[in-house]
Amino acid sequence: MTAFGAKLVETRIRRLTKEGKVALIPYITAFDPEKGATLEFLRYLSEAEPACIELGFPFSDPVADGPTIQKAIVRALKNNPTFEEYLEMIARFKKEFPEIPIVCMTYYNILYRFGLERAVREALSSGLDGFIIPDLPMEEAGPWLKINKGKGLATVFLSAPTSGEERIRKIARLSKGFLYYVSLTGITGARESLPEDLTMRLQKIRKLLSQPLAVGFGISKPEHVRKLSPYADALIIGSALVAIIEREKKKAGKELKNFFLHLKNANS
Ligand SMILES: O=P(O)(O)OC[C@@H](O)[C@@H](O)c1c[nH]c2ccccc12
Repeated sequence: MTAFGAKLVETRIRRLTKEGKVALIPYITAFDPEKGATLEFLRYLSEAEPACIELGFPFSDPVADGPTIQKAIVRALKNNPTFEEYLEMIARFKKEFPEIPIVCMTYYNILYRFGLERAVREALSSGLDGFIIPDLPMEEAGPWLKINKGKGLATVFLSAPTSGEERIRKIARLSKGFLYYVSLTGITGARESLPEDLTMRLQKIRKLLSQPLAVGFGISKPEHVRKLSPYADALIIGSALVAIIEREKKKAGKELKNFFLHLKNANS
């Protein structure tokens, strides 16, 4: 059987880094601005060789999201998307791009209502590679991890500048695929500059991990990519891409790809 899930995510990130490429993870919100647009956006992004794709399923109370993604969620929710439709789209995407890992970012409530076991079962049959659940702290993740045990899906946990070393070690034991390090205290959104001490923090954290270290929040410019890529295995870009969808609407595909490549080529 070909690799999938946490394994696929990890090996692809490692391979890109080894080839001297910047491993970037694009984030977009599914069904924004309309249901039919997302699959095409995913195709364009896939042409730019992403390390993995993070596809958000919209939730009405996105506590970790800043204005750009909040607006995307509002646009997406107007289309009344269901999680079934989301997984159907994943299945279509994976038929075309089995080598590109795709993880779902959504809030716990969505999965809880859908049914945790059912979510894992149907995720596996759709070809989805894993989940990022930002409002599920590791202390409360017991039931979720139990259902996921031995299934192979990526279970990505977040760690923040406020997490101490002991906590990071614990998160590192549970996080599969990569560990998501949040660059700053705050919400998602493109930033002019990133915290001064970020590279130093990344150096310390990386030593504690065996899985790849991915960094997100605020990354939106080639200079950010240049500065951070020596210190992380992957960089996550959300709001800067979502802003393109806000501007270009359903025609955003080409522009998404070009901007992604512009960031990816920051090092060369
Ligand atoms: O938008 P930014 O600042 O580029 O950050 C990535 C982020 O969008 C993506 O990973 C994400 C979107 N919504 C989230 C909620 C919590 C954690 C992470 C996310």
